[in-house]
Amino acid sequence: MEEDRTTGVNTPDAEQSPAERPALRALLSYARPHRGILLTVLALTLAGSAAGLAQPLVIQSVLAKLMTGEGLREDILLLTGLLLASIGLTWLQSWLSERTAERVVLQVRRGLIARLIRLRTAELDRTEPGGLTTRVTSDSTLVQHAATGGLIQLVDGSIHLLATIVLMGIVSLPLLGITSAVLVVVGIAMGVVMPRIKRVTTEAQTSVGEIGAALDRSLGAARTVKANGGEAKETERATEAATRAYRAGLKGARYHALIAVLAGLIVQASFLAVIGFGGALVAMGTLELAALIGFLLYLFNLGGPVLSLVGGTTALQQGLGALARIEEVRSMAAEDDVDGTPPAPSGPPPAVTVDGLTFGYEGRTPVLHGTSFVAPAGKVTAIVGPSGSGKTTVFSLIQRFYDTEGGRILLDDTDIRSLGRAELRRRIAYVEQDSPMLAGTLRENLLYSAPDASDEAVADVLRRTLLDGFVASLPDGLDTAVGARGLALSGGERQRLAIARALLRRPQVLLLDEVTAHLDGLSETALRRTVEEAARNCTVLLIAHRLSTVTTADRLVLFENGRVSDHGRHEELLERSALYQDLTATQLTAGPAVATAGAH
Ligand SMILES: Nc1ncnc2c1ncn2[C@@H]1O[C@H](COP(=O)(O)OP(=O)(O)OP(=O)(O)O)[C@@H](O)[C@H]1O
Repeated sequence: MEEDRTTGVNTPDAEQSPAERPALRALLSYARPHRGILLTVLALTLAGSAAGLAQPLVIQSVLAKLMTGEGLREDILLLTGLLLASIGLTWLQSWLSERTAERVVLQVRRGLIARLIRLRTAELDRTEPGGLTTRVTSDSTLVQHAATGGLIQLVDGSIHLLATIVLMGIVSLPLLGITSAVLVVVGIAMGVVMPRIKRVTTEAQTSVGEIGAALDRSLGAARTVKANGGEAKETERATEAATRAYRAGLKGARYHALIAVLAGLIVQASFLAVIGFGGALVAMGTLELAALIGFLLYLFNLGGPVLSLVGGTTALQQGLGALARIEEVRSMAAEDDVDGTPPAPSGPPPAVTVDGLTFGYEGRTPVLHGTSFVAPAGKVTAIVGPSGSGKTTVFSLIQRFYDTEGGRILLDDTDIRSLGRAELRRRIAYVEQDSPMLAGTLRENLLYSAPDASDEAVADVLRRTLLDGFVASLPDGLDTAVGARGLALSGGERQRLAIARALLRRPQVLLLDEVTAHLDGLSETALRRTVEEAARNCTVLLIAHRLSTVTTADRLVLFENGRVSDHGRHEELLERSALYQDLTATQLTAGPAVATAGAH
């Protein structure tokens, strides 16, 4: 077990990349840290059960004394004491057990959250976020009771059942023989039903995950869905998953009902058999009436342990089903070298050397084929090239969102693989193509990775990104909410805010992916100047679709089908590269609308 560095919580193997573990072992690993308290709960449960079990013996003695006319004072006191002890112990064990269950679920959730947030980009590419989040929300709840209450119920039920059977044997062996025959038949039937509960639980939880994934897809692209009249299609998609969850739930309900009937049957059938057979023995004079009554009381007591066993096994099967899904996440590859601390103070800007990169996304044809170029320190290097030529992919590799297959990337002379991902990313600021924001306020977004930035620094960066007037016009200023994914902002405001956020970090390397696509001419010119200014303190790489951006860049790198086909200044490329001439004539335009359309 490891101490999670960001949450400070013990999560079993949270930072490792465990191979898939058998669900039962995983369940025990969640229960293990709480073994002390669980053993206490078990001891309390057993003591409570013993207090309950002793009652029929005392009652039997009371009945016998009533017949002989002996004094009852001691027995009544003992009976009252047993009753009070039984109530007190039940309360205490129930509270401790529930509290531990809550702790287990917190532990499961913390481990899962820490892992999900650090999942490698390639894992995130092939999974749907909605399906992943249900592992944290609903699956973990099922583990909660399996790891604590379920295990305790099982142990308690077994011991209680065994003790009841022994005591029944002491009272009357023939009657116990009758009861055991019923127990065996019903026990076999339960053994058949129980494993099926685990299967339907997994089915139901998978479908719940699919509902989450379907809703995530629809709500994440709500405007596209509305604009394309996709409401019915999206509703159907999520409803189908809900219906599958319903069907699996129904199957589960059928099994639960069957189990409840079987549990009841044990007591009912044994009761009838014991009354018939025991009545005959009393009539024959081979069994005392008090013994028959005592035995019947134990028989009624049998309901408790049987229900405990049934409840415990059901919770365990459900928990194991859910755990199998949770273990899937724990076996996905995560980035284990990120610590989430804010960037350290900036150092001198490094030259970025991309040297012979080869790379392909999983299951796709290779994107980069020996890409090489140098972005000089403290200069603006613009990358241009047709759509899909691998420009954004190079940015992803510079930040180690993916690892290269061949070649290397250097910051000055340091191979980025020798820096941890955290250290590498601390040196870099990245503004993505669509500048997504995190739900929250403008301030939170701005200070996201520079929490200690001073008010003056914030005011300065707002001025430089032409956001000062916009922020001043808002009644709540920087405390205005940006909406989910920043949709309450215009595309241009989002882009300027993303640039402001990046500049506040004072990075050594600034990666800008098409960040002026949504800006009008005036804002674009101002932002370009801001970026040029920033280049005095950092190395800027920008993917450009605007002629105005590339003409002023210190250096241009021309991408073609995952290779660098040329580099130099605008005028040089214009003179010698047919592809560049073509690009300037078609894609690299002056107007934002055409630039955006041409880019994508
Ligand atoms: N996560 C991904 N998984 C699989 N394939 C991807 C992924 N991201 C990009 N690709 C593919 O890799 C190729 C290069 O994409 P990339 O985004 O690097 O191109 P680009 O030059 O930046 O294009 P654009 O100018 O249109 O943004 C494309 O064919 C794209 O479909």
